[in-house]
Amino acid sequence: MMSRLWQPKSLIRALHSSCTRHTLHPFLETASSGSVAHAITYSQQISEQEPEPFRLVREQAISFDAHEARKMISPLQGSFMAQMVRAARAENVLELGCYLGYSALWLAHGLGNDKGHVWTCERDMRVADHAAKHVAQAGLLQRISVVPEPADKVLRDWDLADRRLLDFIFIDANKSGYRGYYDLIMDRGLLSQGGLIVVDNVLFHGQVPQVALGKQMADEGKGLRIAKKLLDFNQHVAQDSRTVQTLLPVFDGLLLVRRA
Ligand SMILES: C[S@@+](CC[C@H](N)C(=O)[O-])C[C@H]1O[C@@H](n2cnc3c(N)ncnc32)[C@H](O)[C@@H]1O
Repeated sequence: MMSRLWQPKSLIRALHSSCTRHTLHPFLETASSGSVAHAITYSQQISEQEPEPFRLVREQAISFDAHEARKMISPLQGSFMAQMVRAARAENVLELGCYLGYSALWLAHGLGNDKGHVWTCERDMRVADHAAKHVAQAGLLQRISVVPEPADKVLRDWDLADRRLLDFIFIDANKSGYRGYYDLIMDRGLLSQGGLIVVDNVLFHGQVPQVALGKQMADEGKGLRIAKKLLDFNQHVAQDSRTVQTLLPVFDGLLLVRRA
């Protein structure tokens, strides 16, 4: 299982410390790490299973670069993302941050049988090239377009007349760009009425709430800079009256944002 599913107990405790009611299942508060791992495995077993072509792509991504493959969403998060696309009845879906295409497969999985399309952008041309091959291999060429361009360019160039409004946007590119991407989406009016933005990694390994509390971080380098950017981003969204948001302390922190 990918490390994104792992939630350190210190994070779980931090999430509960100021709550009068539990936000996660109370069992997770006191469970041993083995029990938590088992709960995650069990959740994975009960959830929708990863389609075989997706599993092959995930395994190829791990063989391609095992370290970088940790960037990908897990199969459990994939199933969750597909559910979100279905629940939003999304037709036009945009992903910022494709990597090798794994999450795009799950987003497309959530589309209706005969309608809808996923555009997924990746600034690294070599990686985008591999992603396009994975999409073809999974038989989803008709449903997914890999756009080998930076996210801000894609948002600036998004042609509303041509491609219509976006019903679902998954933000999973460089964390320092999140605020700019969000502003472009909202200022350009790219999101459909009732459309949903899902933003990944907004707790950033639990570091964002720690920084919010003014805690000293072990990692004072790049990690802290990213956590501060995400702290600023989360606050920015929370103060924007154009949207309503929920931050879910699942996976690496998922922010769900809807047009108000
Ligand atoms: C976390 S990974 C995406 C993982 C993918 N969503 C998945 O779960 O399978 C982030 C990707 O965004 C790409 N990226 C970073 N900055 C970007 C930008 N400004 N525009 C487009 N892609 C970017 C990186 O090259 C990397 O491949």
